[in-house]
Amino acid sequence: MFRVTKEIHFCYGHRLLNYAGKCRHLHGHNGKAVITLEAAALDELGMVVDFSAIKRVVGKWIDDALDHRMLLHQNDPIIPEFERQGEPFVALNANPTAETIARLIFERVAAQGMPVAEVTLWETENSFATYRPTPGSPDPPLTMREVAGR
Ligand SMILES: Nc1nc2c(c(=O)[nH]1)N=C([C@H](O)[C@H](O)COP(=O)(O)OP(=O)(O)OP(=O)(O)O)CN2
Repeated sequence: MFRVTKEIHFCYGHRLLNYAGKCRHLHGHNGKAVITLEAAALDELGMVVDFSAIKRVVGKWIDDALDHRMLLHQNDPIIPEFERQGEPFVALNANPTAETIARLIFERVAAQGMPVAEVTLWETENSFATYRPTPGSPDPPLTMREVAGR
């Protein structure tokens, strides 16, 4: 088995709903997504997937959809104010934790047809979460609504 890993840096804001600590307040992170792809055999170039292709496909999506965005729970009461002010945001049907963001990126990479094994999201220099699906035990659907703002 071969594995390749690409790191993609991006900034995001969020807050956690129903959370007792400081992360219940709006705040931001310089995050890092660590995307690992795997394959039993290499392609004709001797690669799992070209690092450049990962950057082009996944990096572009992260740049367009997540970078400099507020990632919010869809029930976050701040959403009407963001809409009123024309601020862009992303609404998820789950708390925007590092675990959820890792899964969001994993599912996007998988949807692009890439052989993703796992995604780790570094939220701070000291805290990270990793997602990989449990075989035969699907997670409840994770939905994402992007609001572009004006
Ligand atoms: N399992 C999780 N726990 C926490 C998450 C998370 O996404 N998954 N998120 C938060 C906060 O959003 C935020 O990351 C703050 O975390 P915390 O470690 O408390 O923040 P620090 O600034 O103290 O981080 P250091 O890097 O250790 O300085 C909370 N928990």
